[in-house]
Amino acid sequence: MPTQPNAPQGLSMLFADDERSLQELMKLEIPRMGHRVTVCPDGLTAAAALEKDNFDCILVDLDMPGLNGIQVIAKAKEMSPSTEAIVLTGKSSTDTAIAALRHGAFDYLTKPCKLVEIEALLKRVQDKRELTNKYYALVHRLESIEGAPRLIGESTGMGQVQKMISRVGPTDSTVLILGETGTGKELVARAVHENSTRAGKPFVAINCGALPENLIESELFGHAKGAFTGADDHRTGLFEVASGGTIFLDEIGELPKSMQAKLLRVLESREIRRVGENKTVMVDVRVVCATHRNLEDMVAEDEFREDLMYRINTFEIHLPPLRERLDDIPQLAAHLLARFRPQGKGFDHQLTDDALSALKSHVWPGNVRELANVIEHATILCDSGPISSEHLPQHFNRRQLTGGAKAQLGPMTLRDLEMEAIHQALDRHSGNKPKAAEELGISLKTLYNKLNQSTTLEKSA
Ligand SMILES: Nc1ncnc2c1ncn2[C@@H]1O[C@H](COP(=O)(O)OP(=O)(O)OP(=O)(O)O)[C@@H](O)[C@H]1O
Repeated sequence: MPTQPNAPQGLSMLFADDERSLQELMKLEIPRMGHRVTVCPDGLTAAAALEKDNFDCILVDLDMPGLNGIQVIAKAKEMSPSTEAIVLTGKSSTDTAIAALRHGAFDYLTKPCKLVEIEALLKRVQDKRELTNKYYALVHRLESIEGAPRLIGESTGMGQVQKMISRVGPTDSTVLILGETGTGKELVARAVHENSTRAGKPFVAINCGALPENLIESELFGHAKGAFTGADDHRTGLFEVASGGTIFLDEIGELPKSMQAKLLRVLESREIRRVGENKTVMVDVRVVCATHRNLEDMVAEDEFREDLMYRINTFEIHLPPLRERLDDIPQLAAHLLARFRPQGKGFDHQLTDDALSALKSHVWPGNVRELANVIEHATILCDSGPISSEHLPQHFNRRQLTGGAKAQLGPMTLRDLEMEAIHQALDRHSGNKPKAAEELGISLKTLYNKLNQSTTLEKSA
């Protein structure tokens, strides 16, 4: 039968067992299951095969002459940590099988076992490998879109921010990042995580302002099947997903009052309760929050709980707006140019002096996010050579100009007008996105989408 284009690839397997009949059976059956197999009669032969070849998965008997199964697993993990191991064991040695799991085995099977059990287990190994591969592909893709998460800037303001990150990163303190929209709060949160002992564990970001009130609780804490209409299945909450790592609660000021009380309880007890369940679950998660709002003002207006504010603001990092660190623009622009530089074109985008001075004279209500959009736009328009001010978006140029000069520009696109309206609304509300969205008559989610929307769309439209 021809291979399906999306059919999972078979595993490269090593089977080691001193039972002759099993060796013969596996030589025949594992290829029938769609995998390649090297069969070994004992632990020493298995170890020699591991030295020679790479295997996706090993299936080993625990009791073998020479090296036992646990020693073979240790050898396999030493040669290639991503190799999965399954152990075969007699009924009497379940304890040893559990020991094998502690040594990093994927699972174990008790002899005599059925071929369908082996097949099902190999399918699980295959699924896990595919998911892991997809995960790495997504990380790679995200990095090629967003660039590696690197915090750029050598201005005094950013130097101070870097210093704070290196101080607070290694502690387990809750951190509150303050700054206008697009100043890089999420990048700072990531940097705090990367500077901590939790760096190898998940970093999970959630925007508290972008979720409807009735979904936030189940998103954060999970829910049981049938907990509410539409909860067709059990769902693990983001606090549990972030286990051992960091959860980043962006736009914490937008968290509804009812959820503020629940979050406070979680921060104090380190326990969560899934929606629709009575029992609590311990969570080991570091919490980093961010907001562009003034939480003290919100407390004074009874919009934010004072006790929660004191719980999350143990350590504050203030991110300066881009207009207060214009010296960072050349470095930021170079970083963002590298992000958007079309692959394979082989020319070096640079900015002319007039483009740089236009960038430096802008007020940047959307901060670095707006700069990223401007640079992306310019890389689309500029086929070769340096980027000059004529490659900057019209709505951007327009805001530099006086009314008289504006009239000389050509007609604006709908997208230009839309971005102009969005930036003006954000200006009027000091960067407060929920208020700007309300004024514009669009949902907060739509506002976020429009802010993040790639200017590529605009060009290709
Ligand atoms: N110092 C920086 N160095 C490099 N890139 C940056 C920097 N600051 C921001 N960016 C880029 O700008 C964009 C917006 O950053 P980010 O999402 O971290 O901002 P934010 O403050 O969290 O925004 P919001 O408040 O709207 O959620 C991202 O593409 C990010 O990579």
